Amino acid sequence: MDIGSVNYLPYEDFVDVFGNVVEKCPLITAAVWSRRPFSSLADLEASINDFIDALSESGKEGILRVHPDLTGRDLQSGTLTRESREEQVQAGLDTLTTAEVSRMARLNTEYKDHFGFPFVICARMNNKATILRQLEERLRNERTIERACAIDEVKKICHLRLQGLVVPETSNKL
Ligand SMILES: NC(=O)NC1=NC(=O)NC1=O
Repeated sequence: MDIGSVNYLPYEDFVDVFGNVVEKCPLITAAVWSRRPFSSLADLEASINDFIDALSESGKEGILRVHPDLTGRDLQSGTLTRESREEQVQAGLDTLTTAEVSRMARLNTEYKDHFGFPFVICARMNNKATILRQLEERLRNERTIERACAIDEVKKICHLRLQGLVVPETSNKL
């Protein structure tokens, strides 16, 4: 689908197609529908990012709180969204050793107890080694810094999900 077709979608179809570009946050998609027509894929992405940036601290933390843990119970129980499962598998998180699974679980719990939201990282731009390293390093961040870092990861996940849904414009300038 190209951006021209996107602009003609009624809001039901727009939310149906783009409702999970921010994990489990179709409200964001439903809200930015009002900002059409989008001049480009980048314009649509900027509208989503602007909506996120305008949220209060608790609003941003709400986005983080609906993210599934990496290799948490959702991956084991198969209750992840399709996008999330594909991303976690692509980063090799379905091939962790027992020791790695328990280390991730321990660090995820420590992180959530400390910040009150789960550790979020763009799995497709990482692998299990860098994810584990980031989890350990970011645990030491000051809260405001870490919230901003996690929201940046949400935007990276959204960017890649959008890339998979909308054909970027080919420059038709000769
Ligand atoms: N807690 C997370 O980081 N979750 C995720 N990262 C991704 O890239 N996809 C997810 O579902």
